[in-house]
Amino acid sequence: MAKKGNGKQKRGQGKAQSLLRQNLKIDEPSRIQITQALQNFRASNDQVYTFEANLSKSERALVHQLSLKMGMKSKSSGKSKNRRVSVFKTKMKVDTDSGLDSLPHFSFSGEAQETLGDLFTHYPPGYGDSWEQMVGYYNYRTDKPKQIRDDTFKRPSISSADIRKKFEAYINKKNRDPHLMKINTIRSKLPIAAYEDAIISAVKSNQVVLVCGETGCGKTTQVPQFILDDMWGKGEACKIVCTQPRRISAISVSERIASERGEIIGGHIGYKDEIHERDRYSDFMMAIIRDMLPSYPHLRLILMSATVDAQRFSQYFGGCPIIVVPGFTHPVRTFYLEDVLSIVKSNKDNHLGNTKSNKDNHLNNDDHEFSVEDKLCLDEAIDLAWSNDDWDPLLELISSKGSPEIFDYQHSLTGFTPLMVFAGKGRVGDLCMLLSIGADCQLRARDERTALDIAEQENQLEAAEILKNHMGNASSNSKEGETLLDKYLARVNPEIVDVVLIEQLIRKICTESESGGILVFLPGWDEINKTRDKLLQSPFFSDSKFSIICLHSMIPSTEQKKVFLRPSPGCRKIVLSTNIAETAVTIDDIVYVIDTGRMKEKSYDPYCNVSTLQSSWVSKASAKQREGRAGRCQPGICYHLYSSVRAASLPDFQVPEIKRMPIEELCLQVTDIFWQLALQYFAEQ
Ligand SMILES: Nc1ncnc2c1ncn2[C@@H]1O[C@H](COP(=O)(O)OP(=O)(O)OP(=O)(O)O)[C@@H](O)[C@H]1O
Repeated sequence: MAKKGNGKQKRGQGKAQSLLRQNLKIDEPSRIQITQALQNFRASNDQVYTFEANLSKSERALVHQLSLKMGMKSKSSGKSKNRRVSVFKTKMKVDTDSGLDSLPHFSFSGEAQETLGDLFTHYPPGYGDSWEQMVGYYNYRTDKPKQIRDDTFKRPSISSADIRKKFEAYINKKNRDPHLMKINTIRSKLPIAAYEDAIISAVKSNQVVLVCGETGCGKTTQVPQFILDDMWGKGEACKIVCTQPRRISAISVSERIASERGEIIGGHIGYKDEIHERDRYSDFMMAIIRDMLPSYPHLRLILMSATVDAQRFSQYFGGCPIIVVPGFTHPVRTFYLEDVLSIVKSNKDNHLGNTKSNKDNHLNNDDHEFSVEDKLCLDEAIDLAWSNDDWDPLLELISSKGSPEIFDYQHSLTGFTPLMVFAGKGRVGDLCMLLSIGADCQLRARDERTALDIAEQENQLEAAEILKNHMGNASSNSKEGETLLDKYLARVNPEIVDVVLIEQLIRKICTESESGGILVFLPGWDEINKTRDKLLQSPFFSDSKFSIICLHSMIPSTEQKKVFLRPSPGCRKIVLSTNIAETAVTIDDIVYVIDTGRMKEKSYDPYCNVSTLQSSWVSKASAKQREGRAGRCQPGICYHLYSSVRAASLPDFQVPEIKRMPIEELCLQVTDIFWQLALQYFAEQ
């Protein structure tokens, strides 16, 4: 219910609403700079921040707009060239004496009411299909106290002889069943396969082990199996409990592991659903487990992540060993907003084939006239560098004949260029030298890999970063892209998801390619609905050739699982998802990923005194995860719907939820858990 306000208040609210809706013509770098200045000010202890007098009228308007969103006040003062805008932190006063009426009330906008109505009609609020599986739910009105007997951490009571029998049966099946034999070949090629012994021996001699595995290395699906095989091989029983941040990943990972072992869910492998996303709980749980470890010497804790601050975590757990595993994804080509605008604008079917590809076996140097001798000489120099680390012949050729034909020469057999060799070997200095004289980083070897793919696969992280930046800069420097971007940003607020552009891009992908699933990352249910409606309104998408699937944590598991089904031949899968499809989820037919760069983030607004769920920019780590979803099972393409300038300004990691939220809320929830345990204790007496 909205609080009744007087006329002045209403006018103020109206003004604020129209300010928030205003579309401001500001270039991307200035928008990013102003946003960052305000975020830094907000995080500081300062009470007032005054911008320089060089801001334009639109930029000052942006300061007002953002300040309002962030719960701060802003005011401009001074005339013409001396006009400056200042921002002030304000704390809302809560008058506790005057009762409930004085508390802030809020009302839903018409649009939000419609969205909620739609959501609750499709998926009525409740606890979904996981409710019955909850352990220890106690309804104090109707139930007798149920016993919260959770044997999760108990060792299974099974004899050594039975375990050996099970293991033998598994090994036999693994060596004979064609499905398992095929899957085992795939498993053995995952980067983590080479680390099996190292992981097992680290777990044997340490209570806590940290596995820092890059995305796609196989940590989620393989490490539990390494441990199980080791224990069963010794005839020992064990129970392995894996936590996942999302219901969908818990279910799909356990199903994948079961399938890799030729089993079905409910035997040796299973899952137990929780209802809420558990980020800050897992942080809290880690604190508790650390204290528990000395009392339970048989307990092992294995922390696995692609993105943690390894040294810090290791330190927290008394210097536990860290095992670093390189990742694997098939090559993923990336485009940013400026490229997407050109792609969508173009009438030609060109973007899926516009990078140089060697599918027709055509090498860059086939267009130049090289003598047989020259070719032999260049091939040998590349071979010597790649296989023997003998760099002199190649460097000499480049410096003596520093022309594009030489530095973009492709080896007759492999198609490797000097740039690829420097990238794959991590010769950062030589790599930069070649880039600075104009070497082409888009060229592809015979196996379709670019210099960047090679650097990534050889784990040359610095070289890969340099190439990525260079490619990002090169594409953003393209004149057409820049002009289109400027025009676009003059009429579209980049923080609002542009469903028109998404529809145009999906249509373009579907016109230019015949198959391949499309996964779109959107911040929330509202944007998922809007995108679905936009697609369905278009005659292009209104036939049975498209299967549009929405993925959101509120959707029941049975619905979520449809995302993994292959569509019938001739039908294209389009998945509209929040970031729940970002980690530990493999949708094996996804080839195209569209990343809006936006996500919903729960945080606490100390100035308004409320917890908020806001749409914000993702971190670089998330953007990389999203990109990786396109290359899980085959090469793919990722379209980021934000500029490459914006991409470079994203924070490396998201701030952990436990740091964003007030600790009081967590304390209350923990107290609630203890209260339930106390109830159980007394019920058992
Ligand atoms: N359901 C599946 N269908 C097909 N392939 C799968 C499936 N699950 C996993 N894979 C394959 O196994 C590889 C490793 O998956 P896994 O989830 O173990 O990696 P990870 O290191 O945990 O990655 P991430 O950190 O990105 O979640 C995937 O890249 C994919 O090739």
